[in-house]
Amino acid sequence: MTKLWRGAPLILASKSSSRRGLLAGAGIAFEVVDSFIDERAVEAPLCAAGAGGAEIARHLARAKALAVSAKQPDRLVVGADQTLSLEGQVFVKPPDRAAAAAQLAALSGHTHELRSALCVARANEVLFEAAPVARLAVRRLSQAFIEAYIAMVGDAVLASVGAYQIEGLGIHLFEKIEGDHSTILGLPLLPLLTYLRQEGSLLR
Ligand SMILES: Nc1nc2c(ncn2[C@@H]2O[C@H](COP(=O)(O)OP(=O)(O)OP(=O)(O)O)[C@@H](O)[C@H]2O)c(=O)[nH]1
Repeated sequence: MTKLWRGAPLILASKSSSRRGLLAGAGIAFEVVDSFIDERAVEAPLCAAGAGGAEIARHLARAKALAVSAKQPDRLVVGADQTLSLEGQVFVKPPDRAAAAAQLAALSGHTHELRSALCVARANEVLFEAAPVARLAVRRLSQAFIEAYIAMVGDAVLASVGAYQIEGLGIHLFEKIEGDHSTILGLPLLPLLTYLRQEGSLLR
């Protein structure tokens, strides 16, 4: 067990390898328990009511954390969710490569917002929430670039809401990025670590 972490391992209510990598890199002792939340079903009424990306991300992060906390009430559980918004339109992960190409063409030449929400719960109670934003300016992408990019990245374009991994070939898409790296990857570490130090699980 690392010297920084005290107590029982944190439970990460996520199947995301990116989120696992962020916690591991930060030396946090954790276990993974998938929430099995049907994200589309949870967000459908919110979208119908005109909710924005921030509200949807917060709601889904809370639903994931509480779903796992209900099964492990004595453990600290963190859930997270990420949404992408472009001028009020909320995007979801592209279902196939053609949709990824269309999504990249829509993002081309514009600045979109990535909202990564996290929720910490214990005993089915919400203890802490944060939902920082990152703003990413996509340069004007040629159709030839989009086709070559998708051919090189392959099905990984389907694994994230923006059809890119910033730490990989995705970096070629941008001309300007504002926001914390971990927020872009989907789990805002700075507010989470601040809370865990206050809560006592992390050495101050
Ligand atoms: N490696 C990497 N992952 C990214 C990036 N941007 C977004 N992601 C991932 O894209 C996914 C966004 O989808 P979500 O619905 O929030 O999460 P998920 O992958 O379905 O996993 P759950 O937490 O189980 O819902 C997350 O796994 C993020 O970590 C990036 O630039 N790099």
